[in-house]
Order: sequence, then C-alpha cells, then structure tokens
Amino acid sequence: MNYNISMVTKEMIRQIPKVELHDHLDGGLRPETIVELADEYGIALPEKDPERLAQWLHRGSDRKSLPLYLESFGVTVAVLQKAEALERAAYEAILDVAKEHVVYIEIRFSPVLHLKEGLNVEAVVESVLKGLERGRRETGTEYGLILCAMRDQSVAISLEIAELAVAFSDRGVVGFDIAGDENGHPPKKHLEAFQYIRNRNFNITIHAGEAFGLESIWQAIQICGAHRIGHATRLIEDMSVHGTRIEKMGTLAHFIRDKRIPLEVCLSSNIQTGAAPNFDDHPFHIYFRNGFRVFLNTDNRLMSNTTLSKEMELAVKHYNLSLKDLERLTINAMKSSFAHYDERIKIIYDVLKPGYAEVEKTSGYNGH
Ligand SMILES: O=c1[nH]cnc2c1ncn2[C@@H]1O[C@H](CO)[C@@H](O)[C@H]1O
Ligand SMILES: [Zn+2]
Repeated sequence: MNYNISMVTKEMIRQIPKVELHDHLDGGLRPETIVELADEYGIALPEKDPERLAQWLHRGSDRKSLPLYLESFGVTVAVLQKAEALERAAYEAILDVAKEHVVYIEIRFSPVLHLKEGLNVEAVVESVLKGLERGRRETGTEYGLILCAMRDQSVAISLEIAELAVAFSDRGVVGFDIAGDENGHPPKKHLEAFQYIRNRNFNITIHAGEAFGLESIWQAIQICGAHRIGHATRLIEDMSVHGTRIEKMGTLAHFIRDKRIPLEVCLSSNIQTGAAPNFDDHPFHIYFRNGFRVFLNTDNRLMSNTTLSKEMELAVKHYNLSLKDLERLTINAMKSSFAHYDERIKIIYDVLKPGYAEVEKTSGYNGH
C-alpha cells in the first residue's frame, strides 16, 4: 500500500467509479471481434490480424480531419449488419467498460447504418439493447442507449430515428443525437426531428463545435434545443483567455455556463480530428477551471485507442488534476446523464461518493 502520495496514480484511476456519456458502439469494438465477425460473414478487412487491424484504424483516425476520422467506421459498420453481431458488440462494450469500473454508460450508434443485411431499425435497436442488458446483468454497469441520426441523411430519416428513440424510451433508449461530418451540415436541417423529441419531453445531445465553430454550437442549443453538447471544443472561440483564466466571454459561453449545459469533452478524439492542436492547449482545462459543466469521455475507444481511464490519466498529466477534480468530473457526468433524476442521485450518493472516499482512504492519497 502507498502512503502519503500527492499524485493521482494509474491504479487509483483504475479503481475509481466512472461515468461515460459519449461512447459510440461502432467506434469501440474489440479488434478480435471484428476479425472473427468478418471471417464468419466473408467480409474483407484491410488487416486480418487483430493487433495490426487496430493499428490500421488508429493510424486512419489520426489525420487531423473529422471526415478522414469517420472513414474508419466503414470497417466496423460492415461487420455489424446482423442481430447477433450487434448484440455481441453491445454486450462486449459493457464488459469492457465494467472492467475499468464504469458504473453508468450512455452508448450511441446510428441504427440506419445497420440495415444492409435486411434488418429493420426496430430489430437493430432490440439487438443492441439485448446485448447491453445481458452486460448489465453480468456486471452491474447501468446503461442508456442514444440513437444517432447522421447529419448527411435526409430529414425523413432523422425524423424516423427520433420517433424510434421515443418509441423505445421505456426499454432503455434515453436520448437522440446527430453525428457525422459537421462542416456543411448545420444541425437545423434536422429541426423537425428535434422538435418531435422536444414535443415528447425527450432528451437531445448534439455533436457540435468539433469541426465547425460557434454557429454550430449556437444552433444546436438555441434552434434545436440540445440539452447537452458533444465536444463543444470550439466554444473557446467565444472566450478571451489568459493562462487558464477567462478574461471575457461572449453571450453564448455565458449562456452555456449559466444554464449548466453539459459539455461532453473527448480529449484524444479531438487531437486526432484536429479539433484541438494538442493536449496542453485543449480548452477542456479552461472550461473545467472556470465552472463549466464538463466531464471526460472516450468518443471511440477503438478508433481513438483509448479508455476512460486513459482519458483521465491524460487529464491528470496535462492539467494536474487531483482526485477531488476527478470526482467532480464524474459527478458532473452523472448529473448530466439522461437517466431520470432519482436514478442519478442514487448513483451519485450510493456509488460515486463512497467509491471515491474508499480510494482516497486506501491509497494514502494526500493531494489537494
Ligand atoms: O466525433 C465524432 N463526430 C461526429 N461523428 C462521429 C464521431 N464519432 C463517431 N461518429 C459517427 O457516428 C456514427 C454513429 O456512431 C459513426 O458511424 C460515425 O460515423
Ligand atoms: Zn462522437
């Protein structure tokens, strides 16, 4: 046992309970599973060895461009066209994150990308939910599923997915998102879908401020009614900053902080897509030190070669976070989840707070 350590260690990070709200199902498959499924279905892969395939995907994701980052999903989506494959991917996702003590996760994916072998959208969602539920029963990790529409799809399709999300709201679906390339695809194009969700008192998160600037974040919140924002990396453009201190903010940044709008930050993914230049200059640290409702996420565990533990290690290293900071981030995440209020409170008080207190006690940590 360690005594009197002031740095958060890898082992402490491994043990602390975690909450993940931005994790794409098709961005987090095990490479071995892709190889096995491709073999079973006779699908050609760029690499046949799991390790080499993973490296191929990591290289492909790290090209400083969101459209190039998204190209790699062709490989994972190709093997996720049957009910068993979707169920397996969802089940394994829960097992994998449970191993690093993620106690609550929201997983997202786009059902219409999985219809090439004749499944309909209902069957696709049912298969994923079946896998998530099996994972929950075995590990205790709670989940919510978010259905994504893709920005470049038609409004008819996004509306169909919005209706699907609401139809499954009593069976594990907790929200609606739009994903895909941002530049040239403003969220307001899908207004009808967002209006449907809002009319049904349901939940919206929108990828915004990743490959496009403030206009996209503003539209997501003020036109589309997003309750959370995925990334919001370029909200920094609405701030003038000295060190980590914000000297002046525009009305959008003030609105987001005043209204406690949650920002789903994904550090590694942002460096790979070029949304942020490097870890030290990522705006996360500024958002966090200035009272924004932020928390850490993986985005795509496979593509971005990461885990939530790794994202926390990066944040500790680059922004000198303490154990208290990690607890604050995790509680921020749970408060921001689309689970109902009573479920969120239960996890915060019964699982997160005692979990952090336990790690603090047993690790001998005496940091700030
Ligand atoms: O960071 C991201 N920004 C925008 N779209 C993304 C990101 N990561 C994944 N996807 C897209 O979301 C789809 C459904 O899961 C994926 O197929 C991918 O195209
Ligand atoms: Zn994403």
